[in-house]
Amino acid sequence: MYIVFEGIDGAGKSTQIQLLKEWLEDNGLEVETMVEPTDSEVGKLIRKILQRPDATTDSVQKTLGLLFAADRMLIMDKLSDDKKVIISDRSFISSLAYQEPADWISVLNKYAKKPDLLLLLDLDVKTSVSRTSGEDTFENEEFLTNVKSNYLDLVKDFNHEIIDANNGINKVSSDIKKAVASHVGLCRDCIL
Ligand SMILES: Nc1ncnc2c1ncn2[C@@H]1O[C@H](COP(=O)(O)OP(=O)(O)OP(=O)(O)O)[C@@H](O)[C@H]1O
Ligand SMILES: Cc1cn([C@H]2C[C@H](O)[C@@H](COP(=O)(O)O)O2)c(=O)[nH]c1=O
Repeated sequence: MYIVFEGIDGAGKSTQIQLLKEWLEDNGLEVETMVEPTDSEVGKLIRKILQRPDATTDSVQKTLGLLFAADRMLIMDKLSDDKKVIISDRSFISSLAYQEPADWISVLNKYAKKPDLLLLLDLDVKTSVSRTSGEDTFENEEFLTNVKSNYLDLVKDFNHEIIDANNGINKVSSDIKKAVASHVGLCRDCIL
């Protein structure tokens, strides 16, 4: 089972992945978490580029599209372990939302694994910016407004749930557990 968390910066992905992992493990399931970009040499280069003032320009965005695709290919084999629940903080769907043009990004990620379940944490853009450090050039209202719009368009192509990430942590966690329960054989109605 490959579950992917997506959403704009500061949406609560890391927070919610940890809560979901604990809940699934408490219910006897084996869980492994992944994150993109990874901590590989490619991932480290990506994080440097994300802080460049020209990160949102067409040429740098095309470079990032290539680097993100290469970075995720390094972990592709790990995503297909059917004996456990793989929960990833981001995926190639982030590339479709953050980088453009989508047709080229789709070609670059032709061999990327598609999630069994995509959870989009949908957050107000102003709240997103208020929660982030501003170190990454992407972390601005204009850019993230477009990313949010892209996400809401492209999730329709996947088995997905849209989670209102503007709620408190516990409410968001409860909504996520209810969305996941039936996919992993757990009782949805048992969740408060
Ligand atoms: N539902 C929530 N309500 C209020 N604050 C939250 C909520 N969820 C997360 N936060 C806070 O928002 C910040 C970002 O959370 P988190 O790191 O989980 O988001 P993220 O989506 O992983 O961010 P990024 O994509 O930038 O890595 C943290 O300070 C976290 O404590
Ligand atoms: C996988 C991926 C990520 N990004 C962007 C999204 C964020 O602004 C940064 C770093 O991610 P984090 O969750 O804040 O650690 O990278 C992207 O533009 N394209 C991608 O494919």
